Amino acid sequence: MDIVFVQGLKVDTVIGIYDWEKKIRQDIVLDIEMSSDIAAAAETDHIDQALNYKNVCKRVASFVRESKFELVETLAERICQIILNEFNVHWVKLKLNKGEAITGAEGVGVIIERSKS
Ligand SMILES: Nc1nc2c(c(=O)[nH]1)N=C([C@H](O)[C@@H](O)CO)CN2
Repeated sequence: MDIVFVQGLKVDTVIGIYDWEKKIRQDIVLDIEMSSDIAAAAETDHIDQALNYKNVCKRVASFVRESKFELVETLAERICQIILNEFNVHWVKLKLNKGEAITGAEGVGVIIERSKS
């Protein structure tokens, strides 16, 4: 299986379980792996045959910026559903890092994998 990936996509959003978090914007960082057969793109050398990671980044960043959730779990799940529903991707792995939300931790968040059913 071939993979097209995005690493370190930083987007600001409203996320958190506490009242003070609902009044501020915080950065999250996304690492995304997506299944994609790259054979046709490599053969033709044409972007129309490829999973365009720029389009994925634009769509995901736009959604995240507009969203307001309490849990990182909810946001991660919704991002994966968008990728599976709107792009030619059958499997996606997403790491959502809320960064330094917890004092003393370098990062916190979730890693999930989802497939088209
Ligand atoms: N499993 C989770 N645990 C926690 C979350 C979360 O989204 N999922 N969120 C928080 C707080 O919002 C924290 O990030 C800020 O103090 C705590 N635990």
